[in-house]
Amino acid sequence: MSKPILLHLGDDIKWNHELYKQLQSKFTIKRSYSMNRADFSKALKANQFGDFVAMYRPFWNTGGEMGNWDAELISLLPKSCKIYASAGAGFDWVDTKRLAESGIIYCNAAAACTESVADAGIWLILSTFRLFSWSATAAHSTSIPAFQDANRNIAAVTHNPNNFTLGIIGLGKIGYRIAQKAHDSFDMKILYNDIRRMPKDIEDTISATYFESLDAMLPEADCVLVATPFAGDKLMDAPHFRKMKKGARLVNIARGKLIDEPALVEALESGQLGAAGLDVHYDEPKVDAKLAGMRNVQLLAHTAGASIESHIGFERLGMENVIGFLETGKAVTPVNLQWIGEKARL
Ligand SMILES: O=CC(=O)O
Repeated sequence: MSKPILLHLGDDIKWNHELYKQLQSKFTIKRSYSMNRADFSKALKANQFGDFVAMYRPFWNTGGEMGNWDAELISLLPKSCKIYASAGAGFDWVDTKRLAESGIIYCNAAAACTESVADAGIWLILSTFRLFSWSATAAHSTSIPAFQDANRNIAAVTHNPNNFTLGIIGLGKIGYRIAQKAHDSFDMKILYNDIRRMPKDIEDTISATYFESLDAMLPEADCVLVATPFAGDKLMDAPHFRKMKKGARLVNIARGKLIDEPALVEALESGQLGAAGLDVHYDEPKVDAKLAGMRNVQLLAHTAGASIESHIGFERLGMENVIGFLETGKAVTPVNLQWIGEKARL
């Protein structure tokens, strides 16, 4: 019997060569490398890759050049396609419901970058309490007055995070790992808001308090961390910032579009918020110039998940997803099974 076809999107495997050999033994692998939308659509229409069963994208920076996976693109996939396993945690660029309606499971790889994103989350949280952004900018400027200004004045306005309260929006894998690190290393008190409450034994490991309502949690937190997927709507805007404690901090390691940036600028300018730490931005790769100019705002260039360990893990988890699905009918980290029903059968 001939092997099923797998379409490998983007770059070559860089780390997990043994596992890739296994993949090659189980699938006939076709490559698209980095095709733009027009070329990729043309190739799909011409059935250039054959009737593939699986798509695999091992690296977050390549293989996505065709743009958003919307209804138009998904409609071009062959009927044989049953699973798409991609690098990356967020899946705001792919219509996972529409994939499910075509019987295609989508698997993300958040589990592979949890540690990296959690470390970056901690860095941003610390920075909002200690204003490392101010100190770092002053030192990098090589200006003696800027150095002296930071050196003399930062102590009067910064705090150790110990015993302050961290309010987490979204206690998934990444939110939970940040909570663990903040609780275990910095004695922070953990609050969280999510659509689902965690079992009590999990809550107990981080002494977490659950809030069914975001509005009820906001006035209780000294720092609010956004760690929830983007589902099409803004989550934090002016009325939310007004509900937060005066001088509280905001950290976002999820998606830029979850936050109303002009409203955030206003809240920081008025002092309603004391500091912010953002890995992600509303209109990437553009960064809001006002935020960039604020010394109480720590910015990153959407690199929270970017480490060699994440890359290794993304490659592996994607292959485990497609091999697991081929061999047992079950993927490891599917995110759209709620819509897929009985269609996801090889
Ligand atoms: O933001 C990064 C990712 O989605 O992996």
